[in-house]
Amino acid sequence: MADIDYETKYFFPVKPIPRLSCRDPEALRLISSEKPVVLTDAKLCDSALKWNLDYLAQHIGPAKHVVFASQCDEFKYYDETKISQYCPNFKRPTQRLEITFQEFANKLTQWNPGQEKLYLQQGLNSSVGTVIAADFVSFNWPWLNAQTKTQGWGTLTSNLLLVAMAGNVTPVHYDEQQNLFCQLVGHKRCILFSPDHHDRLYPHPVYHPHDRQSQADIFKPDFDKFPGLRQISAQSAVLGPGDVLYIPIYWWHHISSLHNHPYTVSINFWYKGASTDMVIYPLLDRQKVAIMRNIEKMIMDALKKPTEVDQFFQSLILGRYT
Ligand SMILES: CC[C@@H](CC(=O)C(=O)O)C(=O)O
Ligand SMILES: [Zn+2]
Repeated sequence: MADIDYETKYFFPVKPIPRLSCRDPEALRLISSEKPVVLTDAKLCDSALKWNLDYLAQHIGPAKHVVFASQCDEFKYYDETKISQYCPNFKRPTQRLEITFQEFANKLTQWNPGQEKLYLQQGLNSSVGTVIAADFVSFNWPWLNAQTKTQGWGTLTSNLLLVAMAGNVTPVHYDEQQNLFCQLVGHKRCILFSPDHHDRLYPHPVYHPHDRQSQADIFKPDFDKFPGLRQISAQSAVLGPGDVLYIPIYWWHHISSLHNHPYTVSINFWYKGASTDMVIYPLLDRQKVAIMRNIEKMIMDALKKPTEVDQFFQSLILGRYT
């Protein structure tokens, strides 16, 4: 599978994300400098390469799983807890369901065009069956623990099991965690943008349910509303079974499931960033994003009204810092 799927036309420059062996010093250098890399031989989750729909339905257990339903291919994340406080009229772009894996698998196998798309996104927890637990224990933890220790990352906060229908899209967003993203079944195209794209990808305000999500659509660009889109540039990779993509903390990413398989299965490893973040100048781009987020939170706590934020910052900056 090509590094980037050339049949997709991008209006912005795209370079391939390097595909390297996990033993290649260059791969470790990229991870240490918080740059994306695809590790082709980490064998991180080889015991899960057999996690197809039937196997998971048979072994994952009777617990309910979080499944999002969408009237289109897009599954834009929203924070439910931020709706009531500031956005009571927020229109949820997807519906959140809680169904068993078997119910989800049945819906997938009986799906017809025109029906809503589904995306299972469930943190792995102790409710999984013993067979799945045994596969999980067989992950390459020695390599993973050595790697995360070397990088000084914090604790493993969660493993998200992702089962997407072909064509599903997770629009551009960033996360505040380090991420080792393992592709198990099918192929996913991942498009990544560096953290310095904050003023070119226009994240929703921090108080908004779509916090951390881009307001812009990189496949239907509105250059009038978001002129900074003209300056974006990306790195991209198509991940196949066994590939592990390092998505550095605060790096924007757009992820879609390709049509060469009816569904895709992935599992991610989200880690807290390094706690001992020395403040060395010049500040890292991700540090500037973290500072901007803290300032937004402080201002919203103080002003309480989103509509007053614009005027507040104009008064602070116009004619004084501009
Ligand atoms: C959350 C879904 C997304 C993965 C992702 O954004 C992440 O692991 O951070 C995807 O694969 O569609
Ligand atoms: Zn993400």
